[in-house]
Amino acid sequence: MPRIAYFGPQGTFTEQAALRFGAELVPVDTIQLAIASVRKGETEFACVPIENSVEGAVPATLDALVRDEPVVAVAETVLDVRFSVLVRPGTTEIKTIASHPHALAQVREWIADSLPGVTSIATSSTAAAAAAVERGEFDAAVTAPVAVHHYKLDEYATDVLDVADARTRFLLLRRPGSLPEPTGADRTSVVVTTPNRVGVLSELLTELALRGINLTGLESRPTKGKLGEYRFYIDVEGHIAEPRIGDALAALHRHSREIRFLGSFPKADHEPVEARNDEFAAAATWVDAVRKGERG
Ligand SMILES: O=C(O)C(=O)Cc1ccccc1
Repeated sequence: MPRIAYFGPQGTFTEQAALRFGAELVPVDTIQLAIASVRKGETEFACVPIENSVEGAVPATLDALVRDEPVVAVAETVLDVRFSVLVRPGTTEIKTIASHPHALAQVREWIADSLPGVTSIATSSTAAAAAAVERGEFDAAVTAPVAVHHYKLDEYATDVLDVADARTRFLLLRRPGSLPEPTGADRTSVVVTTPNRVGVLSELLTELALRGINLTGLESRPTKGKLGEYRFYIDVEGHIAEPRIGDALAALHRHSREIRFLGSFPKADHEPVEARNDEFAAAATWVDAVRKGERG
């Protein structure tokens, strides 16, 4: 059975996401370690959070995707997230509350209203916070609902969330290999490093717009080199096997100093993508015929 290294420990939202892919799950303590497990061949897959609807992209994932050998996404899944606040049995006073930064950010108002004066502490994951509370390091943890079944803690509060319908997207990553078949409802992700010149980002985006390609995500992250130098993570609707997507990625390659393909895979919502590949296929056929002297 294939194995998935997931951002753990047991009881994280990422574990809930990984369970959907039906494989043997291996918890690891950081996003970087989960992806490294794939790069080292210890597990075939890794499951990590990539973005959420309140706090945006997960920086640790973006950075880990461009470090070392390439990995590609072959699937995604989206979880509706609601949080629990867990405490040790018998807790009467909460002075410290811990969790993953993206969890703390999604319950910031609840904490201010319900636990005024409490100190919030960032931990590597929501479940790491639960384990730390169990060890007596903090008074409370903001966790996934399932965490209460993994740690000797009680529910102080449940269904905690500042913004209704918050959702987090997770990727299933693998070493590069055969791509998932196009489904007509796909997403393609790339990350590009551009030369530092005026208008270069608009050149990239124009290459997509000219081909009628829908941009679904754009994030920038410092290259950790020169101040002001960024990588751009670009998500579009479509599959690299489609002529217009392949055409557009070739154009991005021409405009970029570096480019890394991060995957073409079915979107979690399975919403069909308005494809205009027939125009590109017809154009390629015409160019091919002209090159062969068959057409004027
Ligand atoms: O720490 C976790 O449980 C994770 O899986 C990362 C995360 C944190 C907050 C919201 C969604 C996912």
